[in-house]
Amino acid sequence: MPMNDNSAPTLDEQAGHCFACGPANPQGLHLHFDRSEHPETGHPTVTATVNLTRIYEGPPGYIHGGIIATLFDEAMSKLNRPLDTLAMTRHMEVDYLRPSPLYQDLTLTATHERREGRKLFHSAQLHNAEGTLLAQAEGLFIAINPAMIPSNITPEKAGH
Ligand SMILES: CCCCCCCCCCCCCCCC(=O)SCCNC(=O)CCNC(=O)[C@H](O)C(C)(C)COP(=O)(O)OP(=O)(O)OC[C@H]1O[C@@H](n2cnc3c(N)ncnc32)[C@H](O)[C@@H]1OP(=O)(O)O
Repeated sequence: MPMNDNSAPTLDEQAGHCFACGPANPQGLHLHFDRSEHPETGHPTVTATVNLTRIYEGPPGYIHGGIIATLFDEAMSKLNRPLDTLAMTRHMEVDYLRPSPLYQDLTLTATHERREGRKLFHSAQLHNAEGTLLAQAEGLFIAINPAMIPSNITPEKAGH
């Protein structure tokens, strides 16, 4: 594993196996997000294009609902860094409005809504290329102590 100057893994290196965004996870989704600011509120916003295959199928031809929840969880988690906060998902609600098709470019977005102390409230949406809203989510993330994140995960420690 590459190390920084102090020979301790960086947070990005620690997160390399994240199922949704980690480059080191061979079975992951490898999502890439572009970050910007909401034009009206100035709050951080992230966007990704997703195009999923049948590996992620639920109903025939459509993305599994659990994977859609994963997309939202990941997109909203990406708002925490621009807020200079290490946070974990505490609560998430998902509305599945229309089936979300496989093999099509879909647009995944998330925006920070508000902060109350340790509590970060975010929202997320999934649209098709025509701009139809397919699914949406609201998430509550709680700022955590960085010591909660182990720095030395190994297969042995992970039980494999
Ligand atoms: C991940 C970090 C590394 C990242 C670095 C690299 C980044 C690149 C990799 C990205 C990767 C990310 C991946 C995706 C993000 C996951 O998926 S994270 C994984 C899923 N989440 C978890 O496993 C978290 C498990 N839960 C916990 O560990 C603990 O519950 C927490 C989150 C640390 C919070 O515990 P706690 O401090 O005891 O907080 P708790 O009192 O339960 O609740 C806090 C507040 O929320 C309120 N609350 C709770 N539920 C609700 C609700 N439904 N509505 C309103 N308020 C509520 C409580 O009332 C409380 O309010 P206050 O009393 O403080 O006013």
